[in-house]
Amino acid sequence: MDRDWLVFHPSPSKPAFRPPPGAVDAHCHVFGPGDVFPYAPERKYTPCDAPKEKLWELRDYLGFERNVIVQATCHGADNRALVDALKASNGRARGVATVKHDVTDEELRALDAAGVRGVRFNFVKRLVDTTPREVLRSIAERIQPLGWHIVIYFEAQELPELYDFFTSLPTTVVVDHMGRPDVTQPLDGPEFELFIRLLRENPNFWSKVSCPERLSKRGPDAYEDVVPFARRVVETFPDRVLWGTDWPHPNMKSHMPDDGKLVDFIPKIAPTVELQRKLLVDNPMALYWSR
Ligand SMILES: O=C(O)/C=C(\CC(=O)C(=O)O)C(=O)O
Repeated sequence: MDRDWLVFHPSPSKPAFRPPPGAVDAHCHVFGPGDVFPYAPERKYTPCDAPKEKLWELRDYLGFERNVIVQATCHGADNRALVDALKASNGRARGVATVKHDVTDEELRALDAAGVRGVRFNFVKRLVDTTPREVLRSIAERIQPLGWHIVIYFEAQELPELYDFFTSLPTTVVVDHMGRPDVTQPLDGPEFELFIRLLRENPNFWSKVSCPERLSKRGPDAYEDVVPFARRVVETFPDRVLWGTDWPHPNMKSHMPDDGKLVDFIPKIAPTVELQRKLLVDNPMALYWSR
């Protein structure tokens, strides 16, 4: 792994908040193990191994029942580690893959059979080289007939430039980590307003209200600066939000979050039992387990 890589928390605290029965951790990753599933040659980082068995352990410990595993860029478009985890999950994990435009129909069908329900388009420059939009559009058209959705990952300052491309996508679109807002800006300032508009004017858009540990400027003991942003999204679009741990927290440099504390963040952003059930059960089940 990279010399400055931070390994996931070895012994997270037991959260005080108990997720409702059937709760889904809808954003997490598996890495390797690298000697079985080698990392992609074009990767921008080399992580620690974070195998499926550790993810299942964490799921049970935190009180979740299911996972959505998102292909991370360190595995490129080689989805073998993801598929291996999905097949070993007894139906308790679904996946979001990365595919290239030359993926065959047979490959897509095999991914679908394994439990993949979407593809991820990553626009974060430190993570990937740019893929031309025509290529992304052709992938979108290929996966649409399968009923899959597209997960997009970008940083808030890129949204004005990407807005029209995003709204032209033909499927349900899920935004990672609320479009990574700068939480030092006002909640009703132009940057976050544009993101709210994206969801308000486009009913096919969903948002993950995840990653306070990446967005907070205050650090591990108080992700409070992220609360108003996440709460606004949850309360305004209660049927189109998802939550995830982001385990094993790739590329965290400031600190490694305690996963138990991340779970205790949930009632702050989804303050009622109904909002919690939608966020953790109804919404991810509708998007990932409808078949
Ligand atoms: O885990 C995340 O969602 C965020 C990542 C990693 C990532 O997206 C990737 O490697 O594909 C990040 O900000 O470094």
